[in-house]
Amino acid sequence: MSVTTAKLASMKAAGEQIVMVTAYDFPSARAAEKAGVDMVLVGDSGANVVLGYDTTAEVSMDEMLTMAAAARRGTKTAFLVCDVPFGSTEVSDEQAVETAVRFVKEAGADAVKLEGGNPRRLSRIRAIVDAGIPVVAHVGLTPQTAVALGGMRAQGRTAETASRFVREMFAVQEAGAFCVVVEAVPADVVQLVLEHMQIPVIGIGAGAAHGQVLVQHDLLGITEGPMASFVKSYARLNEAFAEGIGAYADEVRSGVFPAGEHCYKSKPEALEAARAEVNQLSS
Ligand SMILES: Nc1nc(=O)c2c([nH]1)NC[C@@H]1CN(c3ccc(C(=O)N[C@@H](CCC(=O)O)C(=O)O)cc3)CN21
Ligand SMILES: CC(C)C(=O)C(=O)O
Ligand SMILES: [Mg+2]
Repeated sequence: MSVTTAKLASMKAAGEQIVMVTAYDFPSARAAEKAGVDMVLVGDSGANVVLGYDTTAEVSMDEMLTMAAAARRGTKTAFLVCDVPFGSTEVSDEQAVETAVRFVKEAGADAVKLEGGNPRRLSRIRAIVDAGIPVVAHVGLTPQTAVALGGMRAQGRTAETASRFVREMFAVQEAGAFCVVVEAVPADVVQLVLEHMQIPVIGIGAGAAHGQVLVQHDLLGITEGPMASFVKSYARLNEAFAEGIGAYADEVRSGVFPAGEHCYKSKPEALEAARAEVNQLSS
């Protein structure tokens, strides 16, 4: 049975935690599906962890659509949410609807996720919801516009940003988002609004909420370098990758690989014909 917005709402009502993880290609989506997560997010964090860009703002529409379509092929039952890339919804409500429609038609998305909760962003949420596409809102730290927030910094630690966070939480719900992701906000500030939310709140660096999301490559230990303090790693795949490739390199260099079982066998007449050809050409 596929996960639906109704199922997610009923999980919230029943107090069951909603589990979300990112995926960016076929194998990472398959892994998420096999693990039985409820929601898969094709995050624009793929810009960083898969494509190697410095910021999420750099990823293109085509790159996001390619990652999203691959993730869809890898997950049939989880609810698939796609981040819309920076620049693809900023111009107008019409542009935002066109972008959301492309994720549904070309990638098979179940919903799109939009960063921000200022009045202009609320208009975009309303327009997409009016077009019949479910929207996940994203408030708190919004990496696409982190420059305007003063960098990759937690939000809601000052009176001004805490008030803005609360206003935006109520506003995105009112605008029609069926779910909201909260990133990098102090847990006690999040707790204050949690009981007033009719829609599921998914946290990342936001303490306990109705569910959690993490970047798959962070939790599996694939991401290199410093990570946000809210990340917990459950595996060290980076080491496993390097060990596996290192063992292969050692065996190639020592002649252990390829062994007999990795080689094709010829028929006697094929070997004979090849030998005759070699004799003729080398004489
Ligand atoms: N791999 C990956 N995982 C993520 O979770 C992630 C990305 N990429 N890319 C986009 C954003 C960036 N993320 C971040 C980064 C830093 C903080 C953070 O806690 N910053 C410090 C300040 C650090 C500074 O000033 O340099 C803070 O205390 O606010 C939070 C979220 C989360 N997102
Ligand atoms: C961290 C989550 C919420 C996200 O937006 C992403 O992975 O791009
Ligand atoms: Mg994102």
